[in-house]
Amino acid sequence: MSGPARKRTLDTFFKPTSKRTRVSEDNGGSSDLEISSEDHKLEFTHHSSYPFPIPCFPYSVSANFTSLPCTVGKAINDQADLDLLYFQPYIPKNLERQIFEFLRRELPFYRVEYKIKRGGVETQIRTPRYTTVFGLDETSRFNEDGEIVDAKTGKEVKRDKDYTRCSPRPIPKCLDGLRISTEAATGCRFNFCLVNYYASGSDSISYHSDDERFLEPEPAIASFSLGAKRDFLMKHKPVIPNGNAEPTPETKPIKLPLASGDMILMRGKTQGNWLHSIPKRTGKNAEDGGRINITFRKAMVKAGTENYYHYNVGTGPVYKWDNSSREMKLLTFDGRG
Ligand SMILES: O=C(O)CCC(=O)C(=O)O
Ligand SMILES: [Fe+2]
Repeated sequence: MSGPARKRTLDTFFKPTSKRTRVSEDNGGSSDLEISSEDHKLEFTHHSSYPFPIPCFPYSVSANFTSLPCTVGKAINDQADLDLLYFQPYIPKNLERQIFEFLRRELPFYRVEYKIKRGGVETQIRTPRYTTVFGLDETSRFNEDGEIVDAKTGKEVKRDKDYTRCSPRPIPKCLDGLRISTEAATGCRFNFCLVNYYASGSDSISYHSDDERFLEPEPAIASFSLGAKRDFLMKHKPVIPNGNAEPTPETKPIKLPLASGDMILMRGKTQGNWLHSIPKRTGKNAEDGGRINITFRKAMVKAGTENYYHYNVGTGPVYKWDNSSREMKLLTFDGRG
């Protein structure tokens, strides 16, 4: 379903019949202005790796990006190895709702399954949420034609040699605006954008840390919340007593009820020493209308690109939001779900 030949077919199907004028090209995803019969102006990001073109925000939304964040970030660093910057919120009321509904409606999502081997036993894991990912590690970039080239030399990178297991996707304009704003607000650089959609309280992410070996040593990760409020839990990793080293001071777990528009930057020693999770919600809290999480990260090497696509796009079918049934629908070849 996600092979390049298949995508081209879908892309062709989705190509609008309206008049198209090229207006800009950046970040490897070409951007066209499409004028519909009603003379509504819609811009899209196109790329051969996308299952369908991804629209840009209407001007009424994107014009607000220059005034973000709408509050000052508050440092939370009162415990050992903890370094957070909490924007409560980063995106103001109403704008967060428009962004949530737009991204849920317009992005391709996946329900990734993969195998893990523990103690010689292979287990099939089903990711308990919808995921999608865009970006390319520091060794490469997309040129203006959307091709992957070496970041230093600008020479074409051979996909069959260097990115054998994935088709990297440029960050579409609708997410790139937020990435640029986040870089300005935090002083950090990001080349990857991961998106989670938690359709209900049954979707979750278990305790983990994002200190993957393909990131920088003390990675900064910016994490946005949109839609339903969900608890973000953090706890210190178990401390292994080390003979003559100073004992780590006692720490207590943290619960942040992340609301729509909030952003939390995790930086410094946080990923190396703390775990985080979004637990399931049950009972009357389960049908919460859905939540989107966006994280921006910086992958340094090609293995990072391969890893992120493997776990967030995978090889399964594409899902797209269906506004009439108000749920994610499997996308079939004609795009009608
Ligand atoms: O949904 C969230 O707030 C957390 C997501 C997360 O931890 C991750 O994608 O690594
Ligand atoms: Fe995480």
